[in-house]
Amino acid sequence: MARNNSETTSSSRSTHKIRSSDIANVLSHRLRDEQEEYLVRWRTQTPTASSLRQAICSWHGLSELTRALHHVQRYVEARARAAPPSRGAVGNISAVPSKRKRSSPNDEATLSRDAELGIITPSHSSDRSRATSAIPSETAEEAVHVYNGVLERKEGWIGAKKSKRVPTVEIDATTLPTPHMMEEASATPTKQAARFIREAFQRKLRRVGNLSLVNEVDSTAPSLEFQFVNAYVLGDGVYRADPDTYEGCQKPCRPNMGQHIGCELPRACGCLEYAAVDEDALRRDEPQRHAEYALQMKEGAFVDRTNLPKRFPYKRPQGEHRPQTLQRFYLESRHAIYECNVNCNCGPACKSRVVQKGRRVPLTIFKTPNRGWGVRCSEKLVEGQFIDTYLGELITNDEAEQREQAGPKDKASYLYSLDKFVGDASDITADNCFVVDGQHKGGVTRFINHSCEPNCRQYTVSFNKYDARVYDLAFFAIEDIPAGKELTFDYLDKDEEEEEEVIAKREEAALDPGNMDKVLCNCGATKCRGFLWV
Ligand SMILES: C[S@@+](CC[C@H](N)C(=O)[O-])C[C@H]1O[C@@H](n2cnc3c(N)ncnc32)[C@H](O)[C@@H]1O
Repeated sequence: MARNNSETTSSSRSTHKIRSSDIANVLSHRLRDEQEEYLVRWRTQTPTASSLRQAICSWHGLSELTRALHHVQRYVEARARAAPPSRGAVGNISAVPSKRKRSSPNDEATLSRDAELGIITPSHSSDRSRATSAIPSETAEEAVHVYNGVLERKEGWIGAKKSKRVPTVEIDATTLPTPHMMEEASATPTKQAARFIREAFQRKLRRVGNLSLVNEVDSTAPSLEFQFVNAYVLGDGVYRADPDTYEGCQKPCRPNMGQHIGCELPRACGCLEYAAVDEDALRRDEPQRHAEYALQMKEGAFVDRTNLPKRFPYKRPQGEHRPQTLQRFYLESRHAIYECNVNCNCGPACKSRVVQKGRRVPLTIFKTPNRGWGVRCSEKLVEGQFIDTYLGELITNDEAEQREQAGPKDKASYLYSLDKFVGDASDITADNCFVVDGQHKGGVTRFINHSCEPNCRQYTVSFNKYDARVYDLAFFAIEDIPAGKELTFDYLDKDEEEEEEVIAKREEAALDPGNMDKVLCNCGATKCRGFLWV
C-alpha cells in the first residue's frame, strides 16, 4: 500500500524494515516523541547530478533501520569526527574506517567519488536556487517525513518510489540536511542509535560464540560492516589445495598410539618431515650423524631429514582440563609448526592437533583509551597456550599493495604477508606471496593491538607440509597472562633488545622527519619503540 509522504514513518514497534542496499546514506537526525529518527537518502540506481537532486529522502525510527544500522553508524561516527564529543555524543573513534574526500559542493558536471557513494555534503545547502520547491518554513519542514516520493510497505519491507498519484513535497535533495535540521541534529544525542548499534554488534559476536564486547570509554561499537569469517576468504588469483589432497602421516603412525595421546614417532611421522630437528637427541643418540648434520646446516647444503629425530610442536596435555602448550623450543624460535591433518593415520586424539581445533578461550573486545579496540581473555592463559588464528581475505601481493595505497595510513596493520617460506626451495617471493587482509573480514584477533613488549606471538602453522604458500597465522601466549589483561603482540615480531638501545633508537626515530606521518605507538611499554612501524 502506498504511504502518503505526510504520514509518520517512525513507529518504534515497526515490523517493516528498510533494506541496507536501498539506502545511500543517512543525512541527519532528530528527536520525535522521545524517539531518535534518522533522515535517510534512498539509493538511486546510477547516481547522476539530477538524480541526486531528486533523490527520495525520508525520516525513520531505529526499529525500521535495524537492517541498515551501519549507515546510521557511519553517520554517527562522521558526526563525532567533525565535532568534539559533547552531551552524550560518541567519543573516541580512532578506529573507525578511513575518511573520504568530499566533493566540491557546486561541481555538478563531474560526479565525485562521494556522489557515487551517495554522500551528499551539508554544504550543498548553500545552493538553494536549485531547489525544486524550497521548504517554506521550519514548521512545514518539521511536518515533512518524505521528500520527492512516497514510501510503501510490503512483506516486511519498506520501499520508496516516485508517485504521480500522490502529491509529494519536492526538494533538491542535495540541499538536505537544511540548516534547521543541522541545528536540531547538533543539539540531539544519538544515544538510542549507539544502543541499537552496540546490540547489533553483540548479536554478531554471539553468532561467532565465546566472544563479548565491553566499552567503558565511550558509547561506540566496532564497525557493523566488519564481517566475522571462520576461514580465509579467497580473493581473485588466489588458490589453495583441497584438504583431500593433503599428504597425511601413514603407517607406522596409527590411532591411539602412546596411551591415547597420539604420535610417538618423532623419526618416522611423515607430518614431521619439515619439523625442527631435535639436535639434542641426535647428538646424544648418533654423534656421527649429528656432526654431518651440523656441517650440512652450516654450509647451507641439502639435508636428508629422513629418520632424523624431530621435535613435536606441543607438549602432552598436563591434566584433563589443562590446555596443550607449545614446546619451549617452538615458543622461543620462529620455526614453522606442522600439525597432522584430515588424511593422517593418527586419529583425532593425536597431540599434533591444536590450532586446527580452533579457539577454546573466551575473548572480549574492549575499548582502550588510546588505541581503539583491543582484546583480552576473561580466563587466565598459560605460557604456550593457543589463542586463535588471524583470518581475513587472502589476496595477492599486488592486490595488497593497491589496497595499501588506497587505504588509510594504518592499513598495513591489517595486512599480513604469508612470506614465511620466501627464500626456501620454493618459487615464492616477497612479490608473489599471498597476503591476509583482516580489516573488513576476519576474526577477533584482528582487534589485537601492538605492544613493543608483547605477551603473545604469531606462529606459522601448517597442515599441508608441501604447501609453502597457504598456512595459518596462530597466536599463542608467550607468558602466563592473568585473566582480563590485554593481549598484545609485536606487529614487527622483533627480537628483544636492551633497554638503553631501544631508548636511543626511539629518540632517534622521534627526530627523523621520515617518521612524521607514522602511527605513534601508545603501548606504554618501557621498551616502546615510539612508532608502530619502526
Ligand atoms: C590490527 S588493528 C588493532 C585493532 C584496533 N585497535 C581497532 O580498534 O580496530 C591495528 C590498529 O590499532 C591501532 N593500534 C594498535 N596498537 C597500537 C599501539 N600500540 N599504539 C597506537 N595504536 C595502536 C592502530 O590504529 C593500528 O593501525
